[in-house]
Amino acid sequence: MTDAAPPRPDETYSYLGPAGTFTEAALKQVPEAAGKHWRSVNNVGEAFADVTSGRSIAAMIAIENSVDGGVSATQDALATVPGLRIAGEYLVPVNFVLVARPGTALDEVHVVNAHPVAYAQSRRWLEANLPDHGHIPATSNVQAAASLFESSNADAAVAPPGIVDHLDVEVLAEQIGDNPNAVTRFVLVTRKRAIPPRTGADKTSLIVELPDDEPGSLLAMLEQFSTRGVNLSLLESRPIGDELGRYRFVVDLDGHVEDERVADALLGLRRSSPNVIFLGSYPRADRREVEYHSKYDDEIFIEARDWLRGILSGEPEGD
Ligand SMILES: O=C(O)C(=O)C[C@]1(C(=O)O)C=C[C@@H](O)C=C1
Repeated sequence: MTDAAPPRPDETYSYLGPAGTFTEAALKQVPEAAGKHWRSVNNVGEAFADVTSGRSIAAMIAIENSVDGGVSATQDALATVPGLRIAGEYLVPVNFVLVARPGTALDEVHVVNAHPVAYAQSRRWLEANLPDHGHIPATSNVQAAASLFESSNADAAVAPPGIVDHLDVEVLAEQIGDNPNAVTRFVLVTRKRAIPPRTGADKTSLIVELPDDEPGSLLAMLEQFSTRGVNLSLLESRPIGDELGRYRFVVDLDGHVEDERVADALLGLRRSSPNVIFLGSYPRADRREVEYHSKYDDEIFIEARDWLRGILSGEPEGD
């Protein structure tokens, strides 16, 4: 008898597991990942390491949620790990249930296991219904529930509603998330350099640092976008970490790097910022067409460049 061949790295996708997490639900939205090997990892760092070491072709990673904001571990890794690209974004509606080992009553719950991001999204319900509970952090929503059957001191766990298909748990409360319409945004991170072709409904992600101690440098950065009619859908600051008061900005903008107005804004940023990291241009999850004023159409930029080229080559003006 021979052992089965190990999964090929170019057919392996990493995700925060085990099976049943919201991250797995996001990966199910990727047609190319269907039928491939899905490697369950324990944290965001392990997912990134899989991609950088070539163990996986891509990793699905949570980057932002509508209740608790940006996932800082993801934003910081994208800013500091070289050579990464975002190949696509995926939205997953998230809501949570409180589960326990069968036979547990709600008033017997004193310690709750939860992924920190899920905990932050269920805080209001937990504080109202279990005011003196303690919290043990878990590596994922599914692992929070799985720990109830391992050597955990927790009495209950915050988990996705689908957990009942994976584990023999009892649901003590449903819809415990602070916002019933909460959504988590995931990104598929790869090492591949090829940028997905533009679709007209695209997003571009960047990390931008500002020059030190230059008054108005944040405004100057924003002007690079506003003077080209480029709309931002996300702007968050994260500490660079080397000393107090130094920040980098995580930027998502509407458009593709092949759009003239976006490319022109990137050139302006590159000239004025000490460090710009291009994380990728990719189709928007909602496929909503990007709207902008016609004065920022590609042709307007191309005409202006041709005009300048004409001047430089000595062509008479007006031709
Ligand atoms: O994928 C999961 O189920 C997770 O446990 C991770 C995660 C996250 O990192 O944001 C995913 C979605 C929810 O917002 C809460 C937790």
